[in-house]
Amino acid sequence: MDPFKLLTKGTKLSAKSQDGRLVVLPSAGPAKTPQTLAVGVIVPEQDAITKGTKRKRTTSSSTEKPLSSVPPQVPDFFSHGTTADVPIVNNKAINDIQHPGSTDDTSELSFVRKSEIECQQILRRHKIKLTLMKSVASKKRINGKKVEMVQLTPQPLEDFASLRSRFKISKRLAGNLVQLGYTLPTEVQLGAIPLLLGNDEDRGLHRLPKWKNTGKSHVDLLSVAPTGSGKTLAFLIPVIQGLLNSKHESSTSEEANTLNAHIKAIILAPTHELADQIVNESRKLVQGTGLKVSGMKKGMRILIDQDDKNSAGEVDSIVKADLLISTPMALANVIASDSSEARTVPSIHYLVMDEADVLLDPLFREQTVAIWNACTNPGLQVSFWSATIGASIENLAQELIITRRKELKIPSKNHYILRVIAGLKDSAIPIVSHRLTYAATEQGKLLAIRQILRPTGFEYGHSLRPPFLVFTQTISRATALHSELLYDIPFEAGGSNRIAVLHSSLSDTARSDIMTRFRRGEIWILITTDLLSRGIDFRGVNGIVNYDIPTTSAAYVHRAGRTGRAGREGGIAITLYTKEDIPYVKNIANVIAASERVHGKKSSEQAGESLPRWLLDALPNVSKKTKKELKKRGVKERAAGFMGSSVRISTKSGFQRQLEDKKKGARAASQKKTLESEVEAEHEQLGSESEWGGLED
Ligand SMILES: Nc1ncnc2c1ncn2[C@@H]1O[C@H](COP(=O)(O)OP(=O)(O)OP(=O)(O)O)[C@@H](O)[C@H]1O
Repeated sequence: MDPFKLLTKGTKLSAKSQDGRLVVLPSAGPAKTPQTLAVGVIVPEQDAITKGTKRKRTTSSSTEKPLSSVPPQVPDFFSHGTTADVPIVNNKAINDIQHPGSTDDTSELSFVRKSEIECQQILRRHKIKLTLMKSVASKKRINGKKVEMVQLTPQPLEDFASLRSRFKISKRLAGNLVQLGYTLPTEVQLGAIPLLLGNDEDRGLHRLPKWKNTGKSHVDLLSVAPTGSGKTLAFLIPVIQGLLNSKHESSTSEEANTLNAHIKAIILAPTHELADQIVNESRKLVQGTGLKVSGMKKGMRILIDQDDKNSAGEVDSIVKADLLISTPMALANVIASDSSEARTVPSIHYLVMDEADVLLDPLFREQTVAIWNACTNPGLQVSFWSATIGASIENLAQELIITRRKELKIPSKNHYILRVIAGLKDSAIPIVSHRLTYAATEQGKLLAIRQILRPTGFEYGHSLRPPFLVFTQTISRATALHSELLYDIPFEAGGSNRIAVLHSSLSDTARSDIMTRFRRGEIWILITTDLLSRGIDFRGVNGIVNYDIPTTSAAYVHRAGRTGRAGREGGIAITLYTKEDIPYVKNIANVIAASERVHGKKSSEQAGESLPRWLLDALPNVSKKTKKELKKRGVKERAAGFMGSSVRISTKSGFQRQLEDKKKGARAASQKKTLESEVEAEHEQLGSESEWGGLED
C-alpha cells in the first residue's frame, strides 16, 4: 500500500506490517529511556520512578522488549510535550510539589551522598567524563607539578525528584518538570546539572589537593553531549533556578523594582528557529514562577539609561524580561546601536552559548564576543554547549574566559573551568542507522530521492517514512530540488502541500509558518539547508537525507542528529554521494564508523550496515587543506554561482537538455521567421494599400 495514502487517512497507523508482524515504528514512537549511552544501568520503570517501587537491572540493548511484546504505537508526529511522549506521571507527586503544605514536602527528604567509588561507577556506566581544564589546573600547579587536565568525580544527578531534596529547587520548577514528563535525567543532565547547581562537594572539587573551603567556587562550563540528549534542559534548569534565587534575594532589597526590570540571563543560539524553540521550552519551565522569558525581536532595547525612566521611575521601551534568548547578530546590533555611552549589560549573571562551536566560529565570533564583553558582571557564569566542540574552540573559549577576567580584574582564586563530556566526543548519535549510498551522478541522486519518496517493497523499520528532512548545500539547490519534487507526492496524499522548502532567504513569517506546519505534521518532507541542521528538535522526524554531502564531519553529526531524539530508536540518516564527492566522503565514513563502534557493532558488515570495511579502506583520506576548503566553499561544483551543468538538479540528462535547447532554438527561429514573413506580408499589403489610396467619399 502506498504509504502516503496510508498517512492521509490519519496518523493512527497500525503497528502491524503487511505480513501481520508487530513492528517497532521509527523515531516517532515513544522512547524507552532518554539515556542512550548507559551500559548495565538500573533503569527504573516509569511506575517505579513515580511510585518508588519496582526496579529492573538491564543493559541498554537489553532494555528492548521482544518485538512481539511491543504494544501498538500511534505515531504522534512532532508532538511536543503532549501525552504521547510524556510518561505517565504521578498526579499526587505534582500536587505535592505544586501545593506546598498539602502533603509531605519533598524538600524534607534528605539526600545521601554517594562514595567516590560509587560515583565513579555511575559516571563510567553512563560514559560521563568530568575534567578540570588545563588553563586553570596548570596555573594551580597541583602537588607542585604542572598538570594538563584533572579528572573530577562529581555526585551525579540520578533522578529529577532529587533536585528538590539536593538543591532545593523551587517547587514550581520541580512541578513543571514533572508535568512535562521529565523524570529520568539524560546523561548530560546527570553530569552537568550538579556542577551548575551544586557546591564544591557536588562538583568533586573538594577532593583537589590544596582545595580550601570558601563556600561555592565560581565555575564556567564546557559541555559536549550527543545531539538530542537534552542539553537544553541541562542549561535551563540551573539558569531558571539561579534567576529564582536572585529574584527572591532582590525582592527583599530596596532596589527590587529597578533590578527586576533588568535582564539577568542571556541564551545565544545561531538561528531564529533555534532561539524560538528555546523560548518555548523556557516558557514551559517558568510557568507560575513569576519569571519572564523573552525572545529578541526587532525594535527591542535592552540597555537601561536614566533617560528611559518615566515620571514614575519605571523603564519604558526596554524589554522587561529575566531571561533573554537571541541570535548573536540581533543582540549585538542592539547593543552596538544603543545611544548610551557604556554599552554594557552589568546585570547579566548567566551567559549560555548553545551550539557554542558555531557561535565562536569566525562566522559569528565577532558578535558573540561583543555580547560577552558587554556582560561586565564579575559574577558572570558562562557555559558552552554543543554536540561538537573541537580542541581549537575549547582553547579559544578558555582563552576568552581568562582574558575577560583579567581585563575586568576579577580574582582567579576559586575560579574553575570545567568540562563535561557525555559519550564519545564529537560523534554521531549511535542509535540512528547511518547509510552512505553511492548515487554516481546528480541524476542518480534524483532517482534515489524519488525512490525514497515512493519506495517499492516498503517495509516498516527499513525504509525512510515521512516525515523527514532533506539537506542541500545551497539555497538555490534547495529551491531547485523543491521544484523538481513538488509533484512527486500523490494527490490523494496531499500532493504538493506535503513538501516544502525552508532557507534563510525566506521572510521570518514564512520561515515560522513552515516550521509550524512541519511540527503539526502538515508538511512531511522539508527540504532545507544547514539552517535547520543544529539544535532543532522535531521529535517525530523519522530520518534525514543528505541530498548533498555535509561539508564537515560536525555538520554530519548535527544533520543526522535531527532524528533519534531523546533516545528514540529507528531513525535513519541517508547520505547520497556522487563521484564528485569521493575525495571528501571519508570524513563522514569515519564519523559513521565511530558511531557504530559506540553502538557495539564491531564489524559493520556483520551488523548488516551499509558501511563495509572495504569501503572505509578504499575511500581516500581527506587532507587538512581540502577539509578547510570544503568547509569554506562546500563541494565547489555545487557552490552558488558555479555554472557547470553536470551538477544541476534536474531529471533531464545533458543530452536531453541539449536536444530540448536545440528544439527550442529551432522553434524560436521558425517563430521568428514566421513573424518576419508576416510583417513583410503586412508591409506588402500596407504598400499595396497605400498604392490603392483608400476609398474616396
Ligand atoms: N530527561 C529527559 N527525559 C525525556 N526527554 C527529554 C529529557 N531531556 C530532554 N528531553 C527531550 O529530548 C529532546 C531533545 O532535547 P534537546 O533539544 O535539549 O537536545 P540537545 O542535546 O540540545 O540536541 P542538539 O544537540 O541537537 O541541540 C527534546 O524533545 C526534549 O524534550
